[in-house]
Amino acid sequence: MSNTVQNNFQSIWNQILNNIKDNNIFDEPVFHSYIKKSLLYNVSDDLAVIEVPYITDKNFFIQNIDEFNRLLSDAFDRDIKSQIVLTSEISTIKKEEKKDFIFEYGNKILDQYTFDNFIQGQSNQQSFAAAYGCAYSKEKSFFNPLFIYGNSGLGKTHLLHAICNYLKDNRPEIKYLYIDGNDFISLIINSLKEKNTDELIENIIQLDYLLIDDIQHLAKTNQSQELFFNIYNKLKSNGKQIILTSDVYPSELKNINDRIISRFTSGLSVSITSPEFETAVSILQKKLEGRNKEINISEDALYYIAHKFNEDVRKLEGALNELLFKAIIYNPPVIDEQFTIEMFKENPIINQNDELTIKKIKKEVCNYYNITQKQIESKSRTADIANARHIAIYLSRELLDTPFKRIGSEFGNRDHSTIMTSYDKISRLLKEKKVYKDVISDIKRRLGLVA
Ligand SMILES: Nc1ncnc2c1ncn2[C@@H]1O[C@H](COP(=O)(O)OP(=O)(O)OP(=O)(O)O)[C@@H](O)[C@H]1O
Repeated sequence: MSNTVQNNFQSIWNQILNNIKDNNIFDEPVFHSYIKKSLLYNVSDDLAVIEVPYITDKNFFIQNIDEFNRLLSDAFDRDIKSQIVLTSEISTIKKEEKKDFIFEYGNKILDQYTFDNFIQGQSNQQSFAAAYGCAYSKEKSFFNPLFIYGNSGLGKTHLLHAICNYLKDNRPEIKYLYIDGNDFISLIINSLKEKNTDELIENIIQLDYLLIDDIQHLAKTNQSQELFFNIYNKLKSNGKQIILTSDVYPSELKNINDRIISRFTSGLSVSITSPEFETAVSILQKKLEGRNKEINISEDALYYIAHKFNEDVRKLEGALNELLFKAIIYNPPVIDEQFTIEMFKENPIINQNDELTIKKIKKEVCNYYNITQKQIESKSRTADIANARHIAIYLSRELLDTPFKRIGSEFGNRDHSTIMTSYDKISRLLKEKKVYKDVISDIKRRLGLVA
């Protein structure tokens, strides 16, 4: 309980004490002997905890409990019952409260984010399997840590909540904490302020699962990184499961200590990328499940949205909601492709999608190779990433005739000779290996350039 909350209770209690004194509710000597030294320790819902120093005071309060219940109920304007505790008993209550203080910051789990509601496709299959495996496996340290990375709105939070919902329903004995990266920092900063970091560590290492969403926020403070490092090592060496998400691959995290990053890469890192067309359609169908009586929407309309808004699932859901809302206003007999096109005519996302750009090429190549935008622009020389980068560079030149210098600035500020080398490399491989021809055709098809 915070000091501010406790001060508020005490000021209400002081008013009650004044009331007792001013209105002679109890005789003056009785007030001085038994009541004056009491404190209001806590009030939650319908229970007030009154703290008294001596057993004689406690007995007095118990004998007159109805009167105190009445005074408290009047003051809080609701029915309140009181519990009388000795000061010596308060430390036990405090210990129990402290056990749970980490949960004030986390475990705000949404019931609807489950594994059942999560649509799988090539773009998220690995992440789904790893998340499910972590929830399901009773083996200690299944993949430890599990690190899920990908752009915003692709289902990372959904998977972490799904793990917690699974644990809650199937393994109730498991203690877990799901916490957003920013809240985790607040928890750490508060513990540093209140000088109870030992207790914080003590509490967290009691957990079986620690799930931190958007761990990239850790970059904000060095102190948090120190403490996190400490907690991480303790959990890991005790075989506790750690699951983290971020918008980038661990080694691309900025302003995070190298020794932390190297630990992140020591488990399993899996990516989530934009849903491919079929997955996007399935997600839309899932969102409409059970509503086919009230909503008459054609497959073509869903295909149109899936094609135009599949950059991230949040946008996809947003587009569907917008369309359904417009259908309420205009009330068409059926929400078909024509109606949908008309409703999104002015939408900037669609207009942006219609025109071929380097950004769009990068996005399709990333989806094809299951890597993130940050990876394709990064300095990484990992074979898959470098190959994807060469192909995206080749297509940017070939399809848009973009100057090499300009392409360089779109790919992590590389100089024009590096870009020329990439372009030449793919031009040569296209002549030598059929597989490159197939890859380029596939990506062009995804870009809507060939039938
Ligand atoms: N494969 C999927 N199946 C069903 N719903 C999904 C899927 N992927 C994402 N969603 C939905 O998309 C929305 C955004 O997902 P979520 O919040 O998990 O994204 P995120 O990757 O955590 O984004 P951010 O990094 O911005 O926090 C949620 O409503 C989620 O339920």
